Amino acid sequence: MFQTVPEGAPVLTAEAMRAAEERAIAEGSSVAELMEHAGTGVADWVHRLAAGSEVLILCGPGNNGGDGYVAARALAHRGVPVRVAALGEPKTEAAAQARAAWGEPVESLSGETEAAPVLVDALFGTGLTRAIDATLAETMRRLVAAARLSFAVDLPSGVDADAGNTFGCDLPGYDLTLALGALKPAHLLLPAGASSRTVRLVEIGLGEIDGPVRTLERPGIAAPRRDAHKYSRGMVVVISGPMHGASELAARAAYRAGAGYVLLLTGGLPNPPHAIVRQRWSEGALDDERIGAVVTGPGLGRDDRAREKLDAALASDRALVIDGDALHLLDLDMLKDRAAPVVLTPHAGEFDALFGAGQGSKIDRALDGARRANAVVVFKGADTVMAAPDGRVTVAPMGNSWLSVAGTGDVLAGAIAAMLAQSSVDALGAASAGVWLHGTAARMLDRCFLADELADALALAYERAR
Ligand SMILES: NC(=O)C1=CN([C@@H]2O[C@H](COP(=O)(O)OP(=O)(O)OC[C@H]3O[C@@H](n4cnc5c(N)ncnc54)[C@H](OP(=O)(O)O)[C@@H]3O)[C@@H](O)[C@H]2O)[C@@H](O)CC1
Ligand SMILES: Nc1ncnc2c1ncn2[C@@H]1O[C@H](COP(=O)(O)OP(=O)(O)O)[C@@H](O)[C@H]1O
Ligand SMILES: [K+]
Repeated sequence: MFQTVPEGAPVLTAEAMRAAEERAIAEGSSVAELMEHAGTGVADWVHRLAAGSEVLILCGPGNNGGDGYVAARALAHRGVPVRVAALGEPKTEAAAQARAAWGEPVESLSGETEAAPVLVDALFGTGLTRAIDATLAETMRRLVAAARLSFAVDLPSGVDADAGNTFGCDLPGYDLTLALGALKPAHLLLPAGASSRTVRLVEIGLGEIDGPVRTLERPGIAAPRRDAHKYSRGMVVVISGPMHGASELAARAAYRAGAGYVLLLTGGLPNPPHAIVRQRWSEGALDDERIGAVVTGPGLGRDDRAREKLDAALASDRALVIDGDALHLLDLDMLKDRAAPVVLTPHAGEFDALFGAGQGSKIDRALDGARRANAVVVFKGADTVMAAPDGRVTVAPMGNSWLSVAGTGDVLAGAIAAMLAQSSVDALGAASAGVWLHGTAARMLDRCFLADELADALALAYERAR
């Protein structure tokens, strides 16, 4: 199970959407005109996919409902059989106009509303600020489940557009969510994001949309240059600890993500693959000028020896990926004056331990963490969010759920280090490329796998990254 969303697309909060709407209006557009674009854009998708089946459109009281009335009119105009069921009268002028222009009967949405093979949910969008009524939620679930094909207009109804919460309500899963004008955080963040398996953008006439938060995109990494050698490909050092397997995974992943030389500082026995160069940890082990990036944390332990290794890594002037155990030993002040890039890769538990529980969406929290740490933060999970101290954020589409197995985080740390060591991109770019390779490798496997297999599959993902 994974998610498909537009790549490299801006992600806007409800407030930023309203600002974009106001700009468009100041430039001569109107809410009615934007709604016309939105509704006809929705109708285009429904018409294309509904193949003549009856369509039931659920319309709410706000402008999301207005979009629904416009879609109903556009579909009927094309000869598609349409029914509309509404939750009361429109409360906005634009929605009232859209309903009047529909001009056909409107059923009252209730527990008795008859299902149809195609369902369009235009109940609530970015304007929802509180939980929807439990009976209404039950009706929605019933109608979506009974439909062969279901669409959410702008957002699945019942979500907080910015935080991705569902106010405690269980949402149905939609076949297609049609984001109007721009993606919103709730399309991507759990739990709301889980109900939008595929998200497509519908242009509504807002003009150029920009912003610091974007979805992950193909990194565009190429095969080695003709004159490449092992050091120009990037040298990665992985610092091991008592749990050797974790650092072995990171080292293997670094090679499969394109590093030219991988050195594992380990006291473990020599293991295949023999390409991984093994040395014991020593003071000065990180002095080699050719080192492009250092990974520390996977299997490091949390004892004095682990602390000594972390201190040495922090004192070096090399780019760092800090994961796992090292995140528990890290003091954020240690990162304040560091010039070389740092990428922290916490899962939710490690994030809370490092930054505290905190307020706001996962995007807000990742950004706050990045600023406090003066480092790129990769806040992992099914909904991975990457943030840089300068305010840029990359949000990955919901990952393949087979990733929920031990060792996949170690693989990610190695992949990010390989990207950092190649040094053609900044730390956020390296983190994003690593997450892209990792997510793509999992999608390509799309079955139960071992983290070792995921590390090897990074090489297949690399092929697709050009
Ligand atoms: N931005 C743009 O450029 C464009 C945006 N467009 C569209 O507008 C949508 C946003 O529209 P919106 O602001 O009117 O809010 P919307 O999501 O319809 O819901 C608010 C309504 O629901 C009500 N309500 C709230 N909670 C409730 C509850 N729990 N249970 C019951 N009722 C509840 C609330 O009532 P109140 O809170 O006042 O009681 C209010 O009446 C956006 O998603 C997109 O589809 C396009 O048309 C054109 C361009
Ligand atoms: N349910 C899930 N769906 C998608 N990706 C997931 C899921 N659970 C975990 N992941 C991803 O798998 C990796 C797990 O990393 P982590 O928790 O550090 O595991 P470990 O420490 O065992 O290596 C992260 O990249 C995370 O984003
Ligand atoms: K909706």
